[in-house]
Amino acid sequence: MTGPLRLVLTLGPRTDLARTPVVVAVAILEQATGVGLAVLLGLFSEAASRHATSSVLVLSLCLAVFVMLTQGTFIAGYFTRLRLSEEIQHETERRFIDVAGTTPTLEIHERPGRAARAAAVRAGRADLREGFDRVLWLAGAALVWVASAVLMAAVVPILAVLPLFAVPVLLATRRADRERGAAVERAAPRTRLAEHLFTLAATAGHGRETRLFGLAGELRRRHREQWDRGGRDILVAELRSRVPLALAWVVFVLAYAAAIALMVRAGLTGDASLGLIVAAAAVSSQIVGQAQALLSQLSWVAASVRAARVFLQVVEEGAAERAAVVPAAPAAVPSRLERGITLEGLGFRYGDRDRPALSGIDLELPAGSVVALVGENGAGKSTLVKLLCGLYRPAAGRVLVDGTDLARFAPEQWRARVTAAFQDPDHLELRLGESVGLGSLEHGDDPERVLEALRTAGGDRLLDALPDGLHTRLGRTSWDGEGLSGGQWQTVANARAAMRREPLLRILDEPTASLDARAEEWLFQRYAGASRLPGGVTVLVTHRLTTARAADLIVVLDGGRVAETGTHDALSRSGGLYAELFRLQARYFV
Ligand SMILES: Nc1ncnc2c1ncn2[C@@H]1O[C@H](COP(=O)(O)OP(=O)(O)OP(=O)(O)O)[C@@H](O)[C@H]1O
Repeated sequence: MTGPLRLVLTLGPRTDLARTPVVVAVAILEQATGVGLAVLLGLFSEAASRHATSSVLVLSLCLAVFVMLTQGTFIAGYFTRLRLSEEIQHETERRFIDVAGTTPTLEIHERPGRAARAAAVRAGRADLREGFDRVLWLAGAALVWVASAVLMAAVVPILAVLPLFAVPVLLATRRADRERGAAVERAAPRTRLAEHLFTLAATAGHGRETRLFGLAGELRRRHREQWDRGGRDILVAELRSRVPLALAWVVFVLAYAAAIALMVRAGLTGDASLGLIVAAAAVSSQIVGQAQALLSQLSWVAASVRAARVFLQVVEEGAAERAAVVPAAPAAVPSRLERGITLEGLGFRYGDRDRPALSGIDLELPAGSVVALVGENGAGKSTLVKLLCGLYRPAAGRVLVDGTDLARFAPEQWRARVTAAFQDPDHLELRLGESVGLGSLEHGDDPERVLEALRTAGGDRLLDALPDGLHTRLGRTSWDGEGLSGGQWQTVANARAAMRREPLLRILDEPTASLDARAEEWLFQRYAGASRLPGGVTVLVTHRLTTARAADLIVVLDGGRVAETGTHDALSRSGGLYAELFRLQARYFV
């Protein structure tokens, strides 16, 4: 059995062994209703034609029990099925978090093929959740299919082949499904763009600009255009595959008509009993419905197996990345830096880009120093920061931590000694204390430590302004918490970064971009500038060159290369890019 099918089949028992048998019974009994009733109807006709009153009474009782069993199981099992599929969804989501949330690098989110597959898993969770149920219903439909064939063959043996006439219909439908799937995939860039346009036009986060610039009409027009173009391709594929499908149906209908004629003849010639003919005629009338059930279950199962295949691929890619990135015998991460971090010929290129984002980076970041990374938009500052965090694998060169290649550390162990406040920080919609405390899982429950981190990041005013202090719920997207301003969210993220007290590397990527002047001044005096890490390096990414001025070393990046390095005074004197950018900004302050 192939991996994806095995995954789908084992989802039920592995998730909840107790509920699985109930769900299996429901799927089989529900499908057997039609054939069971046809058999009972045949037996009834037989007994009635013989005027056997007691048989009719017994059959009536059987009928009542059968209906109670099938319908009752279905009704009673409905919530069990629902619960099992919810549990399967939770289980697969947990497994996906284990993969997507723990791969050593960010490639799963950023390398084009892998990112598309991870997105497909997120989008295909319903297919995975329903997979187990769908396989059971397919098995039930196939059983009914075989039972019908046996029943009809008992009247006229050749009628056993009637269900086979539905096979071309099956094949034509599968082909149509495949062609449609391919068309949907071809149209994916357009439908993704349409989805993005829809999100822009219809969600809260974008409401401001949509209204301010009067964009709704324009977004609707573009949304329509993208859907129409993508939809046309899908429609053409559908129409093309409908011709063989229609032919297959014509063949089936002709065979069905011939079967009915054969049954009538068997009745007239006395080759089969009345009960058998009634039962066979009753199931033959269900053949079309059974064929449709089989077809639709087959295509649903195919969708679930496809989703399982992508899921397993994502899991395998995660494992392969882990095997490639995590050393078998990792080097010990030092407890403090003596020399610092050295970059040697470091280069990096994003998967879908022609030009490298960074190349030939040689730098010394001394222990105990604050290093400011400056440069124009797209110069490569954030990329360099992510390489330092070990979130990307260098395409060339290496990062040395006190002389040891960063690649020789276990990524988790290195990152446990790194802290960062990123540009566009995550809005963790939790209670304030939790949102800050997650910066250090070991100390997250210690309110003193959380309060100190908040103080370090200049969060006193924020704390005073919130109704329940550390217990205040933050955010309005996931729950009815306090809405925070951009600067307040940034303060929470800065405090989260301050939870780790003695990191070897502290990244502050535009930590003051949304802060007011007082908060910015506080942050630099108290956090980044004055409190230099004795056994670590602070890397400060900033566009505000007045902020960079106090750094021990300023690194100017330009087009993915180091353009200049030095102190503020030395760089100002040299008259290079830094001096020019500083002059441009200083104009507004004098
Ligand atoms: N996820 C990505 N996929 C592809 N290219 C990217 C990605 N992120 C950044 N780039 C490209 O890499 C280059 C460096 O980007 P980076 O974000 O490192 O610049 P930056 O100096 O931090 O810019 P900014 O000051 O605007 O934040 C840019 O050309 C950018 O377009």
